[in-house]
Amino acid sequence: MKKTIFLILGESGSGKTEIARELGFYGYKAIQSYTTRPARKKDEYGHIFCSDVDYDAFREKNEIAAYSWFNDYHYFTTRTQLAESDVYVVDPDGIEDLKSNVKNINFISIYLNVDEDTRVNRMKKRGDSEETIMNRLSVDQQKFRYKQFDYCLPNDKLTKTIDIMRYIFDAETDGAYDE
Ligand SMILES: Nc1ncnc2c1ncn2[C@@H]1O[C@H](COP(=O)(O)OP(=O)(O)OP(=O)(O)O)[C@@H](O)[C@H]1O
Repeated sequence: MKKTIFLILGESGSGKTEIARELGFYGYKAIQSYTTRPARKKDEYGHIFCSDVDYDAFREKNEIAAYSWFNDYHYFTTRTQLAESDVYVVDPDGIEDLKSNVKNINFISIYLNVDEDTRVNRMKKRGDSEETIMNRLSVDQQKFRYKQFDYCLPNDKLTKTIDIMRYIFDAETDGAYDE
């Protein structure tokens, strides 16, 4: 049986990072993708911060399974990381890349459907500037213009979202609900 990885998608402020971290407490390992951008703060969660030299070394070994270039920095995930993980926070554009680069893994996409007002409020509370928020909203509009995912979930109450996700993971991997 193929290994399954759950892809978490959603606009900025929808709660992807928070959910990936929370799922870690239930034993689901989330990928922290590599980036050459400098960390915004000490111990920033969500990425492994590396140099351009590291990036070149991974590329030469054909280790890079998913890649994006954003604001002049490399963002990528390695084949080893995929083999060792259960959950991956990714952009919609990354899905097709993953599916065509990595044939030995089954990818299931879960979109967090959170309305714009809520996302803006969460970003404000998180400390994002007006300018950052406006920028995220317009980039997201483009990124999420086609919404075709395997599952679509609200993320209003965090504990509820986590419960539903665990249920989906269980059903998709164990066949716990098969006849
Ligand atoms: N269900 C929820 N209820 C209330 N607050 C939430 C919920 N989920 C996430 N948050 C909070 O909303 C903020 C945004 O969440 P998070 O940073 O996880 O979003 P994100 O989708 O990863 O955003 P980005 O794409 O910008 O990195 C965080 O401060 C987080 O703690």
